[in-house]
Amino acid sequence: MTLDTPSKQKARPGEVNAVLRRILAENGHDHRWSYVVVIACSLIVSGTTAFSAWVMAPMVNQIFYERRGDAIVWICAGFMGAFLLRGFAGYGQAVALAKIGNNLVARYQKRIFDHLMKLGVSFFTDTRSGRLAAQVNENVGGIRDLLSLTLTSITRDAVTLVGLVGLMIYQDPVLSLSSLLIGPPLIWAVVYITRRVRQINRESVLINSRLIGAIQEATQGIAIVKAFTMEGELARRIDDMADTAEQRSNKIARVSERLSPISDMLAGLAVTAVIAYSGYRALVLGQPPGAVFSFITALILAYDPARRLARMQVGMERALVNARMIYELLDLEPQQEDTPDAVEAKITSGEVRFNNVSFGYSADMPVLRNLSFTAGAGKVTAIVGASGAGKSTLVALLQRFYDVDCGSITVDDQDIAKVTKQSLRGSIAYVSQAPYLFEGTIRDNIRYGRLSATDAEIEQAARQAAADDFIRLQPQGYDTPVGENGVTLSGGQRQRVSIARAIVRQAPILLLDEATSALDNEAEARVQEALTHVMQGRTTIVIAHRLSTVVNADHIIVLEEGRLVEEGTHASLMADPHSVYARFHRVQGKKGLGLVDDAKPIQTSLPRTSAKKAVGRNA
Ligand SMILES: Nc1ncnc2c1ncn2[C@@H]1O[C@H](COP(=O)(O)OP(=O)(O)OP(=O)(O)O)[C@@H](O)[C@H]1O
Repeated sequence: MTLDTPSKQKARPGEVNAVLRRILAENGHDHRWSYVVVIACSLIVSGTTAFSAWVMAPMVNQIFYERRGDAIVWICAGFMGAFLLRGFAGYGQAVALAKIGNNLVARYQKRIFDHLMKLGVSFFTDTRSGRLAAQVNENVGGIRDLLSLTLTSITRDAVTLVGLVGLMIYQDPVLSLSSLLIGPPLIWAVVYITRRVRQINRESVLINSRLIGAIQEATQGIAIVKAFTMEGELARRIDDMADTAEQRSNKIARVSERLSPISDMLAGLAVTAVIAYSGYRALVLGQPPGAVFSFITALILAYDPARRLARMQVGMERALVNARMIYELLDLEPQQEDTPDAVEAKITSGEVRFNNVSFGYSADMPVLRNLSFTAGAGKVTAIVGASGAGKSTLVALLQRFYDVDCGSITVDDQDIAKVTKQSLRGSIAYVSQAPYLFEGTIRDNIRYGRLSATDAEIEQAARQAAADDFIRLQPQGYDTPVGENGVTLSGGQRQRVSIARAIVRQAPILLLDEATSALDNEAEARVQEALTHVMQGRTTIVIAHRLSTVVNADHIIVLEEGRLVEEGTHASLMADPHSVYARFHRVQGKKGLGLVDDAKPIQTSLPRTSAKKAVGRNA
């Protein structure tokens, strides 16, 4: 499931109510006092609006018709008081609504982040991060709008409208009936327009998030963009997306704004009819004009809330699309959930066993096939294999980023599917090929290995990872903020920080994806030294790219197209000159051993024995 899929699904009748009920059920309780303020203020706004229309009747009759001077004082005081009260109530209502809205945004942002953290790795491989962030941003606003639109329109506009219509009926039932005739065509127009807008809204959200995501990706990969002079091509793509987004927005505006001329025309008709009929009654039948003035004022004042209520339907459609997309995300079931009877893993020595494991990212593309091996406790097991052989997949399965299709993986004889993920991963330290550094200081980044680590432990780990020297040379030492993904550090420095993070974790199992990036010899040697240190006494599974790692490993696993084809030590595998390993060693090994120091990468060294299909992201 990805969020990028355009959905033709239409809102079911009553869905607005269902979504609203869910938002209120999930958040309403905590905002109840704010709702009370909003409702009280809205009632005041409505009451004072109806009062200002009602007061037109005594004003015209008593001041202008009966010429009573004493009426001026109370009518003016009443007007002034009503407007003052309305001003303060409007302010209170707006602030309370904003408070609820802002709190909702913050709540959903937190909820979504918590939920994202629970989703399986596969969700993130299927969903582009930039788009996801843009969608979340746009859609969370939708939830706020849905609630504030409803609250504002129902409490203020609907109540105001009811007050004004009540006044109109009180002043003149016949005129009221004729002016209310515009209701049915207005409702028809609203229904027609909301249906049209609904179809375009989701597309618009998707296009906008694609656009923002593309801009984000282009800026993240700016070095490659510039190196390959891709600026023009990317700008062309962004232009296309921006044009499409503009067209969609224009279409939404064209459709939703149709409501304005329709409602203006209908209101014009109603007011014209009322003026003509009431003029006739005043001139021909000699009726006092007060009630008619009051009626017309109420009618004119009713126009705005009525129009807003009609427009609210259109606005709610958009907000509903946003809210639905948020709930689609929140309702995604986390994968690799702990089983109900999952227990805490008790991992001491950290012996890892793969028992006949088969796995594929999709049913028709097996990646690992009947894989069985043991990574001995406290020993170094090196995995070698051509690109796409399944090395990273094996490491991902051990961390339970995915569940195996067949077979089992055990750590200290405990099936990893039956223990809590938290306790399993807490026993594993992972150093990836491309170390990721997070927003924060160098110290923070090392501490992510174990949040309870003291400053002394962090510095000790950095020393063991040969990172202490360069960290102290940074402008603020350990407290130097790292740039986005550590851009202010060199590749080797980033690796050593991530090794320090792994050391601080004090985990019995170490998973290591050796870097293939070319580091200079000195940096390479320092990273190597740090790794040697971190491997000591731990069960280490290393995706080996350096010959020195392979040669010195206690056990070597040779993978070919997801199958274990050979295993043993360097010496035992080399004993058979026809082994895949020996062939690899002959073809590429000499280069590594003879021409450069033996710490050089051997990423593509294992010859492929058969043509492979495209290997996706690894191709
Ligand atoms: N998230 C994914 N979704 C679908 N297929 C994937 C995914 N990750 C990897 N694959 C496929 O699984 C196969 C094994 O990939 P894997 O990354 O495990 O290989 P590898 O041996 O680590 O390669 P490399 O040394 O190049 O990193 C490849 O064919 C790859 O295309």
